[in-house]
Amino acid sequence: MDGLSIRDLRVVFDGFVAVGGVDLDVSPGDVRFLIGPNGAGKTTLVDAVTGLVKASGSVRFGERELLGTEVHRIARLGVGRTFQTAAVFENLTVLQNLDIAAGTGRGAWTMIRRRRGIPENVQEALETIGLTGQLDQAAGTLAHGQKQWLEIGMLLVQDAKLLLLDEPVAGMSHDERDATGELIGKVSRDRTVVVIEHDMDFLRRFAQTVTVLHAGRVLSEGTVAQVQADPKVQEVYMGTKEA
Ligand SMILES: Nc1ncnc2c1ncn2[C@@H]1O[C@H](COP(=O)(O)OP(=O)(O)OP(=O)(O)O)[C@@H](O)[C@H]1O
Repeated sequence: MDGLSIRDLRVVFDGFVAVGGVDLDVSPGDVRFLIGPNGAGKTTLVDAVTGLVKASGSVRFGERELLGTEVHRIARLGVGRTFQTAAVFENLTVLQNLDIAAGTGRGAWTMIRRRRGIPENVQEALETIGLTGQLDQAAGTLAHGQKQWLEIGMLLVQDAKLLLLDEPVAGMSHDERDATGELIGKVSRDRTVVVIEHDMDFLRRFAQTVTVLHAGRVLSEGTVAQVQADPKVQEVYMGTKEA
């Protein structure tokens, strides 16, 4: 298993410093929650790791330097992310979505014609995300939570070893949140996971470690208890519903 190691990461948009020199180490197999007020730079940091925005500094996953690497190569190195809105093919079934993710480069129709049973990695992903019973259902008709799980499943069949999940439980019901927390626990057994999340109750229950970003910099880091007890964190969150 590989870990993520970020050094002096900077992202500047037209002179505005969105990420201003972040050092961050996520050990292999960790479930690291990234929190911070709106505009703290959380999504921009993930964008930088996945190659979507230009950044300076260093981002290593295992031995590989990701900065300066093209987006599709970063994905091939085993780095996968989800977005705040699930990016699934709504008109295709759960199985077809997973097939497309697994067989990058092959057309959907070719795969459907060739299908003679479900590949092992797709079957495993279906079981992990709990959608075995929905495999022939159009993704667009899935419940909100199920769509997010399908998106995670698509990363699993791509063999992503670093998962970056952007607000995975936003808009979910209580039960869906629980199931998502369990899913994150399961996938982290042989993967490194970074979760951007505003939901403090979810964080308390499922985070192993936490990094707090504020104004593009690391404000605090540690276990949930350590971060919660940090006066700097309390100050930043004071008066907000997340406190
Ligand atoms: N493409 C862009 N061009 C200019 N400014 C940007 C761009 N993307 C983000 N920003 C700015 O960078 C800052 C950090 O944004 P970012 O989305 O990373 O914050 P965040 O911590 O993810 O916030 P939220 O919790 O609201 O999603 C914000 O002030 C935002 O307005």
